[in-house]
Amino acid sequence: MISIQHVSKTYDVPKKAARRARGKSAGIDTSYAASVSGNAVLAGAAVSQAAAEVADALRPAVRDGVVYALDDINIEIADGDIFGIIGMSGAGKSTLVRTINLLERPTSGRIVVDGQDVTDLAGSALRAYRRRVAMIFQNFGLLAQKTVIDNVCFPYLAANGKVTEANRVHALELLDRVGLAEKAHSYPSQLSGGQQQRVAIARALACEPEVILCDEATSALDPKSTNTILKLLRDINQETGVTLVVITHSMDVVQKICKNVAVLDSGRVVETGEVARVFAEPAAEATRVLLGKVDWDA
Ligand SMILES: Nc1ncnc2c1ncn2[C@@H]1O[C@H](COP(=O)(O)OP(=O)(O)OP(=O)(O)O)[C@@H](O)[C@H]1O
Repeated sequence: MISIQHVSKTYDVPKKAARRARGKSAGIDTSYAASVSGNAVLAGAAVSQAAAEVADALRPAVRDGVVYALDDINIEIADGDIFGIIGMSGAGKSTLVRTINLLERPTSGRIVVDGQDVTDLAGSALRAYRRRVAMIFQNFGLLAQKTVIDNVCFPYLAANGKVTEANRVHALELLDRVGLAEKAHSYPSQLSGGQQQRVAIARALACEPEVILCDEATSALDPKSTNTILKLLRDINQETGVTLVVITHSMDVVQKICKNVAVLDSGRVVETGEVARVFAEPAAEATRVLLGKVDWDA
C-alpha cells in the first residue's frame, strides 16, 4: 500500500508571475486551454467564458508567492492496483509521481509505503527504495549508445557496479517476456517507439519492483502500439501483482487498464474512486471537463 498523507509540494515563483497568476485568467493562453479541453470550437478567435474557466483550471494554485504544485494530497493505492492519475496540464500529475519515488521531496506531508515512512530516506536506503519503485516515461529514457540488453541490465550496474552472468540471463528472460529477445543486441534507434517502450518495461522489471510509475507511457505511441503496451502492462500486473500508477491525459487509457483513479485539479485531488463509477457519474467539474461532459453552451 502506498499512502500519500497530506503531501504538499511548493515552488517559489517570481513576484511578477505570482501577480499574473492571481489576475483573472491573465497570462493564460486560452486557445491552449481550448486544445487541452479538447473543444475545437473554443480555439477560434471568439474565446468564450467557458474557455476562461478552463484557463482558470489550468492555473496552478498560488498563495503567498509560492506555487502549490501539490496541495494537501491524500491518496491510498492498494497493492496490485492499477491506479490512474488524471488531470489537465499543470494539475500536478508529474510532480505527484516524482514525489512518490522521491525524485522530488514533499514540502510537507508523508509518503508511507507498506507501513514504512520513506519521506526522509537518504543514501543507501533511498537507493534501495528506488529499486522497489521503477518508472517508465513518455520518451522511453533508453540509453542510445547501449544495446537493448545492456539497457535492461543497467539497473543492476547502477545498483551493484557490475552485471553478472545471472543478471544477463534474467534480462534475456525479461526481453523474452516483452517479445523482444531477438532484439537483444540491437540499439534503441533500430526499434520502433512501441518496441522501445517494451524494452523500458523490461528494464523497469529488472529489479523486480513492487510499483511501476508510468508517466504518460503511451503518449508518444500510435493507437496500435498503445494497445500493445497497455495489454502488456495489464498482463504483467496480473502475473506479478506489481502495482501500476498510471499518469495520463488519455481517458481511453484509464478506461482500458485502470481500476481506480484520482482526478487532480490545481494540485488538489478533486475526485477519486473506481474508474467505472467516476466515469459514469463524475462529481467534480474538472472530471467532467476531462471527460468532455461539459455543456459549453449552457
Ligand atoms: N520546478 C518547478 N518550478 C516551478 N514550478 C513548477 C516546477 N515543476 C512544476 N511546477 C509547476 O507545478 C505545477 C504542476 O506541474 P506538473 O508538471 O506536475 O503538472 P502536470 O499535471 O504533470 O502537467 P502536464 O500534464 O502538462 O505534464 C505546474 O503549474 C508547474 O508549472
